[in-house]
Amino acid sequence: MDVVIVKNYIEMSKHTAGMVGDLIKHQEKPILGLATGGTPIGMYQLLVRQYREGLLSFKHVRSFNLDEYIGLDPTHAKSYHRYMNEHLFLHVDMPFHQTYVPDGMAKNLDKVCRSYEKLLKKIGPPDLQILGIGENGHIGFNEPGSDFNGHTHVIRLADSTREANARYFQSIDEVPTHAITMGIKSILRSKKIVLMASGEKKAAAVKRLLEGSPDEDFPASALCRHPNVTLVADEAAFGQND
Ligand SMILES: N[C@@H]1[C@@H](O)[C@H](O)[C@@H](COP(=O)(O)O)O[C@@H]1O
Repeated sequence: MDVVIVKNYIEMSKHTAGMVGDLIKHQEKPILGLATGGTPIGMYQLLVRQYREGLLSFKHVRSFNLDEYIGLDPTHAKSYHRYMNEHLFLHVDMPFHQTYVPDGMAKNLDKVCRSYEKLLKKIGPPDLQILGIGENGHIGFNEPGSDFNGHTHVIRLADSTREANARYFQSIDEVPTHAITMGIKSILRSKKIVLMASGEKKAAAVKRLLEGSPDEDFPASALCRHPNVTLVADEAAFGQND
């Protein structure tokens, strides 16, 4: 795993936006794997800025999002559909039909998972997968104990994840209990993976990731099995706080 240590959140955002921008500029029909959460917001802002400045076009980009909460309508303020619209899709020239986010409102969720996996195989895999990391080591919403051979599936969110994500909702009671997530195997099919981490809350997870060998109790450790992973962490996430 390549490790890039940067000063702070802004530098992490710049570095990863640079990697995404390079791919978009140099590849004819790039496929991106996209993440949500607080971590990639700055990166999306920089990509939108580059688009506005005429430096980047998303016309030929296709994207797959990692996950979506079950039971949140795409217009719900905290759904990942809405997040993606607000932070990227509505601000760039990426045709909406080229963006894929799992449907957490579907009646038949198993069918949604199967179709998403099929689509990923047909169109994908992503040339570049962006990942954040949960404090408990989750990637996407693959919680501790998730099968490293897992495909897109429904998952019950760990209490620790619901507690951590409660900061984005009015209260923990509003945080959905379940989500659809690309599985670890689906994620590992990506050609290149960039894991972003910022802030001291992520330091323990980053430390374990760098020390560890693959262990299903710590989902991010599956990344050790991928030949092309770059961790972009700021000093706080790397445990270098002064
Ligand atoms: N499902 C998302 C992940 O894709 C994200 O990487 C992680 C960290 O979130 P944050 O960046 O807000 O710390 O948890 C969320 O629950």
